[in-house]
Amino acid sequence: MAESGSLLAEPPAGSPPVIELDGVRKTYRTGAIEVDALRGVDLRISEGEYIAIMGPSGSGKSTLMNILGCLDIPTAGHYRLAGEDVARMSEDALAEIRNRRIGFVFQQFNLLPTLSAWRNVELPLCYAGTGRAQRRVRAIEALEKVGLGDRIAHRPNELSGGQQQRVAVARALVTDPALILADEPTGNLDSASTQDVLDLLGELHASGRTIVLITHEPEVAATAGRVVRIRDGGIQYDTSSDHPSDDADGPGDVGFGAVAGPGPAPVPVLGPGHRHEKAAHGDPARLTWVIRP
Ligand SMILES: Nc1ncnc2c1ncn2[C@@H]1O[C@H](COP(=O)(O)OP(=O)(O)OP(=O)(O)O)[C@@H](O)[C@H]1O
Repeated sequence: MAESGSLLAEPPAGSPPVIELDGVRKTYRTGAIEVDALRGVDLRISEGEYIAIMGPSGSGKSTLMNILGCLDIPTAGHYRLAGEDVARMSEDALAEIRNRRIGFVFQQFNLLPTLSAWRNVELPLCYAGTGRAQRRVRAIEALEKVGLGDRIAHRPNELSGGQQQRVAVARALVTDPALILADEPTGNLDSASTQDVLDLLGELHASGRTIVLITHEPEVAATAGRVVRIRDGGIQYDTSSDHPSDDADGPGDVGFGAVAGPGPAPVPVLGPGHRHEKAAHGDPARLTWVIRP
C-alpha cells in the first residue's frame, strides 16, 4: 500500500498546520433547548502528529471529532483543513476529503452485519468509484495489514470484538487516508485487543499519518504524543503548550502526572475526583457517517 499523502490533493505551499480551529463553537438546538457543546475551541494539529483528546462524558469530544471529520459544521468560528477554510469548500471537495483523505474508526465498529470482512473494507472504495478487481485487492491488502488475512470471508458476528475493530481499522485505511479520526476505538475492547488496535494506530502514525484519537482512558491517551483535555466545550489543557489554557485549573486538576512541553506526553494519572469513563455511543446515525460520509 502506498504511503499516505497530504490531506489535500494539492496542499498549499508553506505547510500550514493540517488542522486549525479558531474560536470554533457548536450549539445544538432541540426545540427551545440550546446546548453549547463547543464554546470557542482554538486548536492546531500539525501533519504527522498523534494527538489524544480526552474529557468527561458530554464535554464535547464527539462534537469536535465530527467537525474535524467534516461530518458537521461549526455554528461559529473557523476550521481550516490543510490551509483551506472548510466553510468555503465545495460539497464535492468535502466529499472527496471525507471519502479519500480521512479514515474514521468508531467505538461500535459500525460494520455491516450481512457483509464479509473484505466486503465491509471495500465499501469506501465503492463510494470512491474504484473498480471491482482493484477494490478486492486493496481490501484484502488492508485486512492483511491488520493481521486478518485469514478472516477475509468472515462476517462480523463470526469475529471477536477486537477482530471487528481491526476490520474497521482496515476499512479506515483502505483509501490510504492522511488523517485517521478514531472515536473511542478501544472503548469496547479487552486489554489484549486494545493493545492490538493501539499498535496498529502507532504503525499508521509511524507511516506518516496524522492520528486524532478520542478516549476516556488515560492509558490509551498516553500512547499519543500529545494530549488535549476538553471540559465543558473548551480546551482545559494541552500538553503541547507550556501553559494550561486560561480556563484550566492546572495540571493537578486534569489528572496528568507531569507538565510537559512538546514531546512525548506524560503518563496521565487519575487524580482525586476523576474516574475512568466508558462512552456509551449508540447513535445509529454514525453508521451512515462511516460508510457514506
Ligand atoms: N445531536 C445533538 N443534539 C443535541 N445535543 C447534542 C447532540 N449531540 C451532542 N449533544 C450535546 O452536546 C454535548 C456534547 O456532546 P458530545 O457527544 O460531543 O460529548 P462527548 O464528550 O463526546 O461525550 P461522551 O464521552 O459521553 O460520548 C452534550 O451535552 C450532548 O448532550
